[in-house]
Amino acid sequence: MALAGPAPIASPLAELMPADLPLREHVQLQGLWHRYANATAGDWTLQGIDLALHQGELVGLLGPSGCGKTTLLRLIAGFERPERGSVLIDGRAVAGQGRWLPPERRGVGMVFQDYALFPHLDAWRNACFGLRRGQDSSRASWLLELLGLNGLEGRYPHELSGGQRQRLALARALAPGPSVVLLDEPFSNLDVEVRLRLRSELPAVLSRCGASGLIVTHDPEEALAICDRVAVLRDGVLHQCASPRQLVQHPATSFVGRFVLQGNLLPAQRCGEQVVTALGSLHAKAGSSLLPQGGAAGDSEEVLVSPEAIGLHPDAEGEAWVQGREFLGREWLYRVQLGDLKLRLRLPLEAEYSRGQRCRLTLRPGALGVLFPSQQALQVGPPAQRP
Ligand SMILES: Nc1ncnc2c1ncn2[C@@H]1O[C@H](COP(=O)(O)OP(=O)(O)OP(=O)(O)O)[C@@H](O)[C@H]1O
Repeated sequence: MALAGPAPIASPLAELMPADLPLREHVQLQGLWHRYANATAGDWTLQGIDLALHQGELVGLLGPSGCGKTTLLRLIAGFERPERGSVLIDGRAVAGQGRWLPPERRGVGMVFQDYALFPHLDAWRNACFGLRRGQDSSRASWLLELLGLNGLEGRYPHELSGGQRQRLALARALAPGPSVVLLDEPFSNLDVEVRLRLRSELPAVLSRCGASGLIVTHDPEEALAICDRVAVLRDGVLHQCASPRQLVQHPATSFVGRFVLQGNLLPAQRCGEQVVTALGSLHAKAGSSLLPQGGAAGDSEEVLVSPEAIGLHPDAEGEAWVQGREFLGREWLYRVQLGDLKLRLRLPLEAEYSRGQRCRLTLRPGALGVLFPSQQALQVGPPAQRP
């Protein structure tokens, strides 16, 4: 039976807003700079972040450990103050532009990795915890039902499984009707099956609630699988924020290509209309010409190719060697070393090579690549004709 949602709850910020303001962007981050008190002068944790979350969308925040993901959530929630720039929620500044709203007045829900439930409150009282005095609790019971927790209202957190606890944490975050929910690695304490199920349910739950979500993860596969858009951070700098498809097809920087797509970066040199790498040559796609070299003069160029684009040929005289492999179920993921280059190759199950195997590597005919810094799309040409 389809669950009918309760009437939408006005954001706590609604009274501050002009009535005719369209709620198209729930959160806007404008030129956010932040550094912690113990940081040295030029040591910024976040550097000029511009980002918007549209109503009902789930945006992933992806980046290596220490790049500033949690800090960004803390700035939106109001646990940290930005040094420069502003945070707008539902069109109104809550930090910056001479304004400051404390966390409890921002109308933001939070879900943490460790659930952060109150151990002395049962599931029902945990779910209702964030409701304002006199606020209708029917939304909390609707959420418990939506999240499959009906019948468990009287249980305490220690009487729930990890997956049930995280569902309860989500219900608690959504019960007051926030316009945005911040989720900090919410699935990382869960086993694989529960994690996959919960993460696939999250976009639908948020959209049923009309809330937008910003979810921190350092798993590129997770971000690409469930998010409408993914923001990629490195060292406090936003490299790209785009749809998963856009990220995969048009990575803005070589870092995005390497980190998000797990691609290989090959040093490259131009030779006429060819881009030459240690594994073979590529040319501009669709017969077009190579663009002039992008970036600052003298910048070296690199070609990004996927782990599927490289072929491995056993050869006792070869310069490359197999460092290790992982069984992925339907294929192998090989780690291969060629000089200073550490490469990742995805090969079919028939391709069984042991550690230490000497080999030659080639780019597969027709494989695609991206040239950085110009971001030009490239393709591996047909193999050279033998005389
Ligand atoms: N309270 C704090 N005081 C000082 N420095 C901090 C504080 N919190 C975080 N940092 C530093 O700020 C940087 C960014 O930390 P943050 O927790 O935002 O990274 P993250 O991307 O969420 O990392 P992870 O994926 O490991 O959780 C790190 O160098 C961290 O050491």
